[in-house]
Amino acid sequence: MSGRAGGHAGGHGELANAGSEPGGEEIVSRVRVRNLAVVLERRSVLSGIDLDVRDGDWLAVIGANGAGKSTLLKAMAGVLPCSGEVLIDDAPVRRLKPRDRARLLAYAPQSPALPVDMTVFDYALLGRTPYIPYLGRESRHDREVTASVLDRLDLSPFTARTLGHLSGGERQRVVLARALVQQAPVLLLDEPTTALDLGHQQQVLELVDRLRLADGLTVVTTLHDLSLAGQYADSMTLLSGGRVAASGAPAKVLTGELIGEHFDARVRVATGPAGRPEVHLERP
Ligand SMILES: Nc1ncnc2c1ncn2[C@@H]1O[C@H](COP(=O)(O)OP(=O)(O)OP(=O)(O)O)[C@@H](O)[C@H]1O
Repeated sequence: MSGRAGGHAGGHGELANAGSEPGGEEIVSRVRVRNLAVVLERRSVLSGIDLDVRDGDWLAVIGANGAGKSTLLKAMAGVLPCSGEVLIDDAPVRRLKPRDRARLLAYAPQSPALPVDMTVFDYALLGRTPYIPYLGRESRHDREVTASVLDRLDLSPFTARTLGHLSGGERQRVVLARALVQQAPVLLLDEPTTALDLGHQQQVLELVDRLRLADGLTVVTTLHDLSLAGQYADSMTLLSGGRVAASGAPAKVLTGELIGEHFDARVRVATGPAGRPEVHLERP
């Protein structure tokens, strides 16, 4: 994929808030969440969430079913009302106009409602909306970026197919394609691999990682597969009951004790290549 469109999203530097906060790691954080809380149907679903994601890092949000992972990503994406702050560089996400927000962050929901009669190409092309002038048409560059992302996700044979005629895994890749076509410097992916076979899981995560390294993307994903999370993430946040139960390097968060306590599972944690933790289920 070529560099980001429009030159707005310069990756490192251009929008960075270096020096804007006195001292500490916040200086290099691209995404900051402060005291975030979400109430749904009068029930507190998230509270007191603080997160920092450094520029170019990959944060994996993990936790048991119902812990609040998807809710956190929605709140970070600005599509769910919340209290507290979500800042990208120094910009509060909630106060950005949708077009400006879409140039700064791309969000791929877990299972969005899809327009079944729309073609794969036209749906992915929607990711270019923030770059298309009002009342204007997409440019050749917009179509080239879209075709390139579809190709990298093995979706070229499906470009003319309507979304209603895709398998679950193909649909999931199309949703990811739309987010990547957006070429935003911050990528929020909710369970990007659940419907994918092993090969496509690897393809998708490797592609995201390559884009992260090449273009300096900052990535936040929820992931149920803890070993995969441990292999790709620079840091992890474990949610439990809508609060942060642990956060830090994968080896610090993926311990038998924390997993036993918060997932009610018996596991063995081994040390894999590059010292990254691998989580194996053990029969009780
Ligand atoms: N619209 C809603 N109204 C009320 N409660 C909701 C709503 N959406 C989610 N919840 C509740 O909020 C909690 C967190 O849900 P969320 O989808 O964020 O969990 P999750 O960690 O992503 O779970 P999973 O691993 O099962 O996808 C759950 O208890 C869920 O039932």
